[in-house]
Formats: sequence, structure tokens, C-alpha cells
Amino acid sequence: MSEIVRAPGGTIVIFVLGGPGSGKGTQCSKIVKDFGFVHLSAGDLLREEQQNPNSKDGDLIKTYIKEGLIVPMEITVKLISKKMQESKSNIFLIDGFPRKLDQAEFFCKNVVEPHFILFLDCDKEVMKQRLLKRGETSGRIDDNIETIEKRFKVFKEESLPVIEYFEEKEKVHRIPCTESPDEVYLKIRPLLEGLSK
Ligand SMILES: Nc1ncnc2c1ncn2[C@@H]1O[C@H](COP(=O)(O)OP(=O)(O)OP(=O)(O)O)[C@@H](O)[C@H]1O
Ligand SMILES: O=c1ccn([C@@H]2O[C@H](COP(=O)(O)O)[C@@H](O)[C@H]2O)c(=O)[nH]1
Ligand SMILES: [Mg+2]
Repeated sequence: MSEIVRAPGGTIVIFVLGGPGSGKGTQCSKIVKDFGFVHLSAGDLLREEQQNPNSKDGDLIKTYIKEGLIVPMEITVKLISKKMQESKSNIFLIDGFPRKLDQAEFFCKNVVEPHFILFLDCDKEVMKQRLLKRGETSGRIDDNIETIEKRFKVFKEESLPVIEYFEEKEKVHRIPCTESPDEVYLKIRPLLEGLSK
């Protein structure tokens, strides 16, 4: 992957991980407001790429998202890395990536080690209800019950091992997140404040 460039020293990356609908995007918006991180949602970057008529990967991305599958790492890492290189900032929240163990290992080795991981730990039924409600207005092709079930299965089988990998490195902050967005954020905020001390 020739376009992948190691992040300069001093770069701070926090991975925001959790099941589908756990509230990653919601919490990232709050963090951005208070702490000025650049928010890179891997899912948003893939949806943007999918809609780019000049992209050679558009059809593939659409199929993977519709099936709740994980898009090949080459595509996602390139999109994230490009945004990081283009940014004047050096503090990034990476939301919804890495989704698979090989992605985590690759990113740590070739781009940057994350400072820590925020793992939004949410009950499956709660996530399902959130996604179904969001699906009433989101227009997302994966906010329907068939794809939601597939996304849960992929999360359990492929993404939870990523949490375990970082737990072994003692980098995971597990945040229960069934309460309201503001209450969840109260548990996250001190972790970010701790960074600037
Ligand atoms: N703590 C919360 N309590 C109730 N609803 C919430 C909470 N957090 C987020 N939501 C709502 O749940 C839905 C999913 O939230 P959000 O988009 O932040 O999740 P996500 O983890 O980014 O999901 P995805 O993995 O699908 O991108 C949204 O409609 C959001 O408004
Ligand atoms: O690193 C990633 C992130 C996302 N995907 C695909 O996009 C959808 C939606 O992601 P959200 O984080 O829920 O917005 C996800 O189900 C995957 O199909 C990916 O492949 N790799
Ligand atoms: Mg999201």
C-alpha cells in the first residue's frame, strides 16, 4: 500500500469502537466539541467513497455495506491515512476502525499506535432498537433488520477480537452506554481531560 504514510511523532489517535448503534458517532461529536479532535468515521469515509462516481471501489463498497461485511483493509486504511495526511491537526478520533485483527495490527505497525481505545459496551437489544429507529430517517442501506443482524454477527466474530487484542495491551476503556448520551459522555470526558494534563 504505497499511499500509507506513518503518522508524524506527537500524533494522538484514539479508536472509538463498539457494536453497531452503540453510539460511537454521537459520542465523537461531543468529544470534538469539547476537545477539538478531528473525527474520522471509517463508515462515513466509505459511504463518501461509495458515492464518488470516479471511485473504482464504489460498487464493491456498496455490496459490502449492504451485507454488513468488512470492506477489504486496503481501501479503508487508504481513506483514513489520506485524511490524516491532509489534516493540519495531530489529534484524531478514529470511529469504527479497526474492525478486524489484521487491520489493527497493520495500522499499529504502519501508521500509528493508538493512545487508547474507547469501547462503547452496549446491550444488543438496545443497539437493535436504536438502529431500527435511526433507520426510519437515516437512508442508510444497512439500517434494516436483515443487515443489522448480519452486522451484529460480524461484530461478534470479527471485531470483538480487536478489543481483546488491545485489552492485552491495557489500552481499553470500557464504557457502558445504555444510558442517555449525556450520561455516557460524563464517563468519557474525564479520560480526555486526562490527556492534556
Ligand atoms: N446513549 C444513547 N441513548 C439513546 N440513543 C442513542 C444513544 N447514543 C446514540 N443514540 C442514538 O442511536 C443511534 C445510533 O447512534 P450512533 O449513530 O451514534 O451509533 P454508531 O455506533 O455510530 O452506529 P453505527 O455503528 O451504525 O455507525 C442514533 O440514532 C443516535 O441518536
Ligand atoms: O472500518 C470499517 C468501517 C466500516 N465498514 C463498513 O461500513 C459499514 C458501516 O460502518 P459504521 O461504522 O456502522 O458506519 C460496516 O457495517 C461495514 O460494512 C468497514 O467495512 N470497515
Ligand atoms: Mg456511526
